[in-house]
Amino acid sequence: MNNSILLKTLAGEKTERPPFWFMRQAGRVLPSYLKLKEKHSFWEMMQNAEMGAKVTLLPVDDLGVDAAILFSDILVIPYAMGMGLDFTDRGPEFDVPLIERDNPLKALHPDPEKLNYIYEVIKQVVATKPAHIPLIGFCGAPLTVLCYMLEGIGRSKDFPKTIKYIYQHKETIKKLVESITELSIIYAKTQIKSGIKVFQLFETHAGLIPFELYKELFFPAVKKIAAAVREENIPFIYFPKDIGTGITQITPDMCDYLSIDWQTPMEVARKMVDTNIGLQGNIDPRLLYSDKASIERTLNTYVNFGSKNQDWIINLGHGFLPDVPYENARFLADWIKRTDWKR
Ligand SMILES: O=C(O)CCc1c2[nH]c(c1CC(=O)O)Cc1[nH]c(c(CC(=O)O)c1CCC(=O)O)Cc1[nH]c(c(CC(=O)O)c1CCC(=O)O)Cc1[nH]c(c(CCC(=O)O)c1CC(=O)O)C2
Repeated sequence: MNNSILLKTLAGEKTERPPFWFMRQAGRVLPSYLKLKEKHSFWEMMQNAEMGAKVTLLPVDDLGVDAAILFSDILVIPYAMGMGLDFTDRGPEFDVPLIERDNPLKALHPDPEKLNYIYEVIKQVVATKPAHIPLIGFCGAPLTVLCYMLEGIGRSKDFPKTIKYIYQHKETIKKLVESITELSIIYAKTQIKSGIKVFQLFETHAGLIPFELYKELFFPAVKKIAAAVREENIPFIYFPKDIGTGITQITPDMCDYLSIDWQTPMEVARKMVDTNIGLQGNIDPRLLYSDKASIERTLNTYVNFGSKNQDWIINLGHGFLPDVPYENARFLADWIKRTDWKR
């Protein structure tokens, strides 16, 4: 029997309140996680099945979320494609960004086996999680993954060298996208075999280039990954952050649910997006820097939307930020549960 409020919503069933989970819900805000992080590196925690599963499930207890998301990262795909990756005190770093290579295509050696430890984490989560909590799997979408691979991590969020490279080497970009997509599909399918019940594709940097160029170069890859996931009867959530009015051109063959960033109000998004696609989003994570009364006033503006739209998953417009007070994250989660959604 399906007793998960998230899976019910995704299956089109009515629920008393919208389901919720948060991007970056395990890392960043939980005191229980920050304590573990004092002793163990991110790499250590995500590569150890017991510890990875424990961290994945922390927000279920500490925030009361309706789903867990795998504790891993989008950078595992570049790593499995042969890029040297290290998680240092300064954050993640690649040894040599692809742009510095003479032939980026030749520098890559995709090896799906290098992702095997992640499936052990998934199996351990499935073995230990509460029955009503589904596990969400994920990977980065091709443009976002490509930005980090070409230009490196933490240098610039605007990725100017990547954009220049896209304009100058379109054919190489197409081949790189194909290669990332191929491995992402193997990765997604094996996550499904290991026990995830929902999949989210993170296109965090969709807004970097004009929509028409994004559509030409990256929509085909998103469609392929979506089809591969949905073929296994797993709901597919697509998060193209900062895509703007591009949401009007997202078709039902691209996703079951579309995750909306904080820029577009939910009511406006609902009018713009194909009615066959459900919505997720879009609370500004920075709202949680505010005091509780102000937070609640803003949250109350979502009640009318939630009462009228059963096909809505509450989430943030992007992930939790590291310095958000835990008690405000908890306040948000509790508010969702105590609100009368008038459904
Ligand atoms: O932009 C950069 O410079 C790199 C950003 C960065 C990435 N992995 C990273 C970092 C460093 C950091 O988080 O401090 C490295 C990273 N990823 C993660 C952590 C855990 C932590 O914050 O302590 C960390 C920090 C590790 C460390 O201490 O070095 C975990 C992670 N990344 C991600 C997820 C999936 C999710 O968001 O729910 C999750 C698992 C869930 C969770 O932590 O609660 C996804 C992810 N990683 C990444 C991106 C791209 C863009 C972005 O972060 O804004 C995205 C997609 C997104 O959030 O939109 C890349």
